[in-house]
Amino acid sequence: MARCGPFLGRRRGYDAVTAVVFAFLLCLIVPSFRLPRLCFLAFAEDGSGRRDLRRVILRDEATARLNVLGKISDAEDHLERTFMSPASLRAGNQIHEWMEDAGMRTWNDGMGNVHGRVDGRNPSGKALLIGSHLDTVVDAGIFDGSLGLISAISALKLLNVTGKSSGLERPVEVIAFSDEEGIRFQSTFLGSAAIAGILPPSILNFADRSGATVRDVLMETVGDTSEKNLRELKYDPNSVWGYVEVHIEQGPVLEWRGLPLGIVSGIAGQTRLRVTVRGSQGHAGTVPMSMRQDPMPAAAELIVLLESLCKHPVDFLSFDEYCKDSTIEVLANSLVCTVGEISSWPSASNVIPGRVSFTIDIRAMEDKGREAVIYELSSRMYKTCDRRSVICTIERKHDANAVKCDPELSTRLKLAAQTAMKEMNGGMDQQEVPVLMSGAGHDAMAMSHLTKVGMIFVRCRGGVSHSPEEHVLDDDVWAAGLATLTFLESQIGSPFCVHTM
Ligand SMILES: NC(=O)N[C@H](N)C(=O)O
Repeated sequence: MARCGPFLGRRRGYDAVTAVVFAFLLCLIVPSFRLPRLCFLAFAEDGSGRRDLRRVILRDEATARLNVLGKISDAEDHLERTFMSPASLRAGNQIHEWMEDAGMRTWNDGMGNVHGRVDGRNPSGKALLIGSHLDTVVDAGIFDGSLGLISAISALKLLNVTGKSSGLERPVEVIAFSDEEGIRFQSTFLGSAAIAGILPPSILNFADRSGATVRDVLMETVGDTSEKNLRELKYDPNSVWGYVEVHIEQGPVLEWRGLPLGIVSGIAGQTRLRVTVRGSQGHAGTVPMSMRQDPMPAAAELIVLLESLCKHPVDFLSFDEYCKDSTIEVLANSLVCTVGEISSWPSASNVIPGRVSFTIDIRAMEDKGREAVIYELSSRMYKTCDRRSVICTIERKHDANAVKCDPELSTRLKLAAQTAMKEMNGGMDQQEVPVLMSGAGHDAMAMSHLTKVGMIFVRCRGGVSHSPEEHVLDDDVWAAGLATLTFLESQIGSPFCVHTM
């Protein structure tokens, strides 16, 4: 076993107390910022009494950090961090601190993204970007987004403390994106789309429920809301090598297969619509049923129509030249539609509402098929609204086409996942790493407009996500960190510091 420093790696022959006292004294007398931390980590004990830096950083510290981040919330009784909210800014500061602790150069950009970079041996080379998101849904779990950030920071920290990060062939940059869920402004990927250069300037005028626009929020937080600022956030594609994201699966396949990691082949395209149904507001006790123009049952009928269409697209769609290369099977296998938010005005039990509005989220692996569904749905919805004498408007709030992950990058990630799983399995070979399609959207979708993308999925309990019940085993957090580390180690050219812990 070769070591980068005198106190890294396993040392036998000391009892724990002697070792810690010795390390503590050394840390006091060596005037280096980094050495005390190394000393502490090098002497951390694992359950079997052996010192194992990988376990300490990639598992124990990573899970502790996920819990810390999971407590940074705008609400007292649940986890909620939306784009540039006070809790999001606090979470960004925390990520900043951990990036610095991992030896990264850090900065924030004009869209609230937090960056940490390690230059490696070739600071002007094309950078490997690794990212995920800082924001959460309302009443979120603690792993969605955060796991990818913590895995990347932990893996880079390990490379740093073992003296390997300066051997990286290319710069590695971790980016904590400010908005992937799109909760506050109903338009997802504000952070990653800005970096990919696909964020339209019109986004600055989008308003949240309080009426505050993206422009207002940026003015208050970063102080520059010019379109020029927005344009300058875009990365030059020639400065980027590729983008990698680690994320919880948010589905049940890995758990069902009994494996901690999987590779993503592609991400379903998605569209978000807002439907508003306007009727005639009135008294619940006095307007006869035959004389009502009630938007609530109209909305209910539209929602049931959506469900029927998405459950049985074959019964509704005929494939013409517009989507001639679509197959109904591909569409039917991946099509999912959701109404997640509904509101009425004035929302009182004794008032026939004047207005009902609801969101529709439509996803499919097949973009033309998704368009065909939206077209068919819209025309049937308008007919239903006419029949019921209510006025309907359908707005498109967000679109992202399906994305295919890069085959070569995916092969490398698969190898890294396989190696990590083998290590977790005591060196025994595991089953093949599963390859999955993602029904959930990811920052990788926006980043695919800039560079090649690849993703690793991590098993979560019951496949549950977007819920406080979301859970990832500590050992699976470790597997995620190990896979990231292994992938990064494959980016180290000639042996710089061979280290076998
Ligand atoms: N990973 C996710 O949950 N991403 C998205 N916000 C989504 O799929 O809606």
